[in-house]
Amino acid sequence: MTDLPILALGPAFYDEVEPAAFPEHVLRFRNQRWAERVDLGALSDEDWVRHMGRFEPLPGNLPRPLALRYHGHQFRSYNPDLGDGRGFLYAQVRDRADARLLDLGTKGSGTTPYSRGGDGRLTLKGGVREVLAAEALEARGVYTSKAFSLIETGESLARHDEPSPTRACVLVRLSHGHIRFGTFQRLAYFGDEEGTARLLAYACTQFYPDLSPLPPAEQAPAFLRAVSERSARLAASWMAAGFVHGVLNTDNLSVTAESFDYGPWRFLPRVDPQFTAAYFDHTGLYAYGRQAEAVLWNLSQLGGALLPLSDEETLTEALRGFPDAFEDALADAFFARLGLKRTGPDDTAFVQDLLRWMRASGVPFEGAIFDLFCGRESEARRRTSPRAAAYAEASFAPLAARLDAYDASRPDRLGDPLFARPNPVDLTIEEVERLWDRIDTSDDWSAFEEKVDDLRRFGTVCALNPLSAGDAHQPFGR
Ligand SMILES: Nc1ncnc2c1ncn2[C@@H]1O[C@H](COP(=O)(O)OP(=O)(O)OP(=O)(O)O)[C@@H](O)[C@H]1O
Repeated sequence: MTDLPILALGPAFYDEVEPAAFPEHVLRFRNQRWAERVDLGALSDEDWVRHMGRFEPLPGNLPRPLALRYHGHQFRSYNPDLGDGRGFLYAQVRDRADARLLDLGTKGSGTTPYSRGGDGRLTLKGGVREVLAAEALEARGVYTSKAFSLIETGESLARHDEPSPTRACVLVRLSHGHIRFGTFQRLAYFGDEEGTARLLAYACTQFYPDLSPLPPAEQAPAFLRAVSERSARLAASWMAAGFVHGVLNTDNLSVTAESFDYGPWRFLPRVDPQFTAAYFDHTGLYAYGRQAEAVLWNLSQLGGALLPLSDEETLTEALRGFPDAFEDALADAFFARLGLKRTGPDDTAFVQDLLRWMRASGVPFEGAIFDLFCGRESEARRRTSPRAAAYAEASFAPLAARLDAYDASRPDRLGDPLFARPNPVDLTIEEVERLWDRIDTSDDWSAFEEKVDDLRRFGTVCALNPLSAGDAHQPFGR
């Protein structure tokens, strides 16, 4: 058991905690596809609830849950009072496809030393929203954590941002690690050089094994460069998914550059760089068009936390490639979503022009991606689309010519009945509210379940998600 990687990292990184005892456990969502990938697919529903709701240890896994310690910049202000305040690391498992070390972490599982007076709970609406966001992002090819389990707990909660009292749940999330940028920041805050070196060794061994053999002085900048490259791809994939995360604080960014923590997220209705998701983001710091900038700012904080192991110039240099990596990843991500083959450096300009046109025309974001899928192969669909007027505008003609010059990467996909529908599989805020309303007012989960199925179907047809594309690390690999 002590060979579980997190235990080998040592007790200075976490606190052992007790899960809450809930009055009820009603299983609402079980992610069977990913359960199979981590060898938990054979659990009966009863055993599932014992583990994912009562948190009885998984055989041979963590004997007690661990609340992980971290700090973070929230809206650019440093907060040393963070840490898992309503969650913990429950277990570490392996992806049977590629042996990645994955964490089962919770949200809403009770108070911890980091709860700061909070109740340690998650509202059911918050849990439902996290499931929907993770499923939609996975379907659109974003490297994301998975919502693994959602269990309603029979409690009622008071919240200032939801009608109260409201129903409660406990969520289990499957993540490629829970080492946040803020996990490193906390060590820097305490001047813990030995701890920083230890955490870096853990992160390299588990997530960047190619960097493990490097001497420490070279490892820190190489790690920062690698995190930066992957984070550039993540930011680009959010853009191509039309996703606004909403709260890009350093405690919400992982060193594996896996997207996670779905609170006030939204999918864009239309391209608008200033579109914000969180009602409390008064300055638009985390607006759609500022997400790459936010990620880079956070990377520079991660760099600052690595200073004890390197020097400022070298670490700054490690981040210099971010803007180019982001531009290139943006082209990869949009071309993948559009089902087109990239040809060269002009691809980036094409994506920028496409975004400019989408903004000016006001065409719905997901509708346009759907209508333009596979470029010229979709010309007839474009003409009969509910959004056909946008493509008939003169301003679209020069873009259409460039679009139609690209070859389709997956034209066979157009034969799927999904592409005979007039509208895409979208997830607007209005729809999320409608799905929640059915659950809230009549405990009717059918629309939510149908939506999850539809999102998965879309993901499989477009072949952008790891389960259908077969490569979890490079969802936009060329
Ligand atoms: N109801 C609550 N009770 C206790 N702590 C809370 C509660 N809500 C949020 N927190 C804590 O506030 C901080 C910021 O919250 P945030 O919503 O970003 O994290 P989270 O969604 O709870 O967890 P994660 O980042 O793992 O998704 C975290 O330290 C979190 O644990």
